[in-house]
Amino acid sequence: MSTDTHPFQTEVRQLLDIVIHAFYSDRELFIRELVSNASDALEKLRLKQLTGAAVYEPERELRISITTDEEKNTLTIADSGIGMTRDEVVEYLGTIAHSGTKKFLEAIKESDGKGDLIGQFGVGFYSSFMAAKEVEVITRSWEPDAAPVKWVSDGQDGYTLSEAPADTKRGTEIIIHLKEEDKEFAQPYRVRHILTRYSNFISFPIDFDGEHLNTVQAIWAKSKSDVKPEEYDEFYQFIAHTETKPLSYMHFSADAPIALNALLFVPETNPENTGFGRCESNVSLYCRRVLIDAKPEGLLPEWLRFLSGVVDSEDLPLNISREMLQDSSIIRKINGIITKRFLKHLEKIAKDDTEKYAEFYAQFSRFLKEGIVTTWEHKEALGKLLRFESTFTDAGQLTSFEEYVSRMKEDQKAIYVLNGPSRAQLENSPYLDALKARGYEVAFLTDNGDQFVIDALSSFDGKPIKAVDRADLDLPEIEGDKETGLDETQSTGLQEWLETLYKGKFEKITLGKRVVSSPAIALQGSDDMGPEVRAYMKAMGQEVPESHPQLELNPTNPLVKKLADLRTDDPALAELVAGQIVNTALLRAGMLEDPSQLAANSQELLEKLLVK
Ligand SMILES: Nc1ncnc2c1ncn2[C@@H]1O[C@H](COP(=O)(O)OP(=O)(O)OP(=O)(O)O)[C@@H](O)[C@H]1O
Repeated sequence: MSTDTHPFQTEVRQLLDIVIHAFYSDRELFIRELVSNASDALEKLRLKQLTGAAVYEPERELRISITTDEEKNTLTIADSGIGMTRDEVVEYLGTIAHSGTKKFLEAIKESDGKGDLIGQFGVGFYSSFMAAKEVEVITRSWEPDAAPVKWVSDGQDGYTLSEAPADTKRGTEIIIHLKEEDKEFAQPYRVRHILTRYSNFISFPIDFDGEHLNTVQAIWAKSKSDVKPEEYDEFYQFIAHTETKPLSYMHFSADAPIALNALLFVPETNPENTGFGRCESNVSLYCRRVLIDAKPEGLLPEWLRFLSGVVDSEDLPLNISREMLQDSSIIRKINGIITKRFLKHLEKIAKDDTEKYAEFYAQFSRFLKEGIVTTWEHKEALGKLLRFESTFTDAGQLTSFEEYVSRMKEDQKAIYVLNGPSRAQLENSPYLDALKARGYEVAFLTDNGDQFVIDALSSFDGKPIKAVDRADLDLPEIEGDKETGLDETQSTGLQEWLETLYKGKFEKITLGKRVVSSPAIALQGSDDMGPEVRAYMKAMGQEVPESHPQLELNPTNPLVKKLADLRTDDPALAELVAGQIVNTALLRAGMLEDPSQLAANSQELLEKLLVK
C-alpha cells in the first residue's frame, strides 16, 4: 500500500497555524462543525438515492455514529454519507474551498484578535485541529467503483494519502487524536453534553457510544400535516423542560423573503406570575437543524419573551457569531416576519375560539399592552387584540375595539374609555352620565397601566380614543342641555364666587351640560397628566407637577341650586357645602391629593348644621 505525502496549499497552512496556536475558548464548536459536515454528507447521499443514482451499499442505513475512547484519547465521528473519492479528498481537505474560510483569512490579515475571528467565521473541518494533534480521515465515496482512501495530518505542513482497507464502508470516518490538554473531548459526559446542545435536531440518527441520542425530531422542519398534535405537546415539553401542555402553538414556514421554519409555543400560564420576575425568551435560532444561538438577541421583540420555540433559517451562515447576529439585518427581518405572523395567529384564535383567546388574554394581555407602549410598529394589530368590559357588556364579558366601533352611534366621533380600579367602581362614576345620556358606549379599563396603553394607542381604526374624565370631550348637544335650572345672574354669580373661593386651584370652573346625576365633577385639565401617570411618577420618586383640573358644576342638581342661594344667604355654610361638593368630585376623579381635607370639611359641616 503506497503512501503519498502532499503539502497543504499555502492558505491552508496559514489557516492551520492560526487554528492551532490561537487561544479560543469555544473549542467545543469543532464537534458541531464535524457533525454538521456528517449530516450534509448524509443529506447529499439521500439526494443521490432520490434521484435514482446507483450508490455503493444502497442498504446501508443513513446515520452518524460517534464514539469516545478515553484510553486512546480519541474522538471518532463517522457517517454513512456520500464519502469522498481520492480526488475529492485532495480538493476538499487540502485547499480552501468554502467562502467563510476565505473571508476568515482576509479578516485575519487585518486583525490581531485571532481567537475571536475563529468564532466569527467558523473554519469547518479544519477547526478539528484546535483540539487534535492528528486527524485521520477514512472515507469511501458513494460511487460504486471508487477506492477507499485514508488521509492523515498533524495540521503542520501537509498530509499523507494512502489506500484504506478494502472493507471500508461507504461514508466518512474522522478520528481525532486529541492533544493532552484537550482530553475532555474524549470524556463521554462532556461530548454527550455538546452533542445534545448543538446537534440534537440533526435529521439523521446520532449514535453516541452505542446510545441513540437525538430521539426528539426537528418537527419544525416537517410539514404541518405530518405532525400530530401530541408530537407538538411532546416537543414543547422537551424544549421548555416542563410537564404542562402549551396553551397554543404556531407552526409556519416561509420561502420569501427569507427561508424560514418557525415553531412557537405559548405556555399554559404566564411565567412572570410565578414571582421570579422577568422571564427570558426561550426561542433558539437554528440553521438547518443545527443550533446557532440558544438565546439570540433581537430575534423577537421583548414583549414576546414569554414564547418558547425554534426558528430555523437556512439563509443564516452556520458560523455566524453572536456579535454579528446582533446587528445583522437578517435577524431584524426575521423578527418582523415572525412578529407579524404571531399577531395573525392570535387574531385567528380570537376569531375562531373566543374561549381559548380569553384564557390567553387572562394570562398574557400585559405583554400585548407592553408591546403597544414600547414599540410603534405593530400598534394597530395589537390594538385589535385588546379586550375589555364596557357599559354595553355584562359583567365578566369582554369586547374588542372592533366590536365597539361597529356599535358606535352615527354622530359619535370618538371611542370613549374610563380608567379605574374595577368595573363596580366605574359603573357608578358620574363621568358616565353624559355618555349614557347620548347612548354612547364607554370601555372600562381596569388594569394597572391601562392609561399608558391608551395614551400610546391614541386611536383605533382612525377614531380617537378619549378618556371621559378629561376636559376635551366635545360632545354633541342633546335635548335637556339647555335646561340649567339657574338663571343667568345666578349662574354667573355662583361661578364667580367659586372662582374666587378656589383661586388658582382649577384651570376652569364651568356650569356644564355633561353631569346628569351628581352636583359636580372634576375633569383632568387639558395639560394635566392622568392620575395613574401621576401615581406612577410619584412611586418612581419623581417630582410631579401640580395639577389644574377643571370643575364642572351641574346647574340642574338641587344641591347646586341651593348653593346658588346660600352663597348670599349664609356664606359660611355655603363655603362648607361647596367644599363638600368640590372635594367629593376630586375624590371620585382620583385627584384629591389630601383626603383629610374632605374629612375636616365634613366634620365642620355636620357640626354647623347639627350642633350649633
Ligand atoms: N463527513 C464528510 N463527508 C463527505 N464530505 C465531507 C465531509 N466532511 C467534509 N467534507 C467535504 O469537505 C468539504 C470542506 O469541508 P469544510 O467543513 O471545511 O467546509 P464546508 O462544509 O464546505 O463549509 P461549512 O463547514 O461552512 O458548511 C465539504 O464541503 C465536503 O465536500
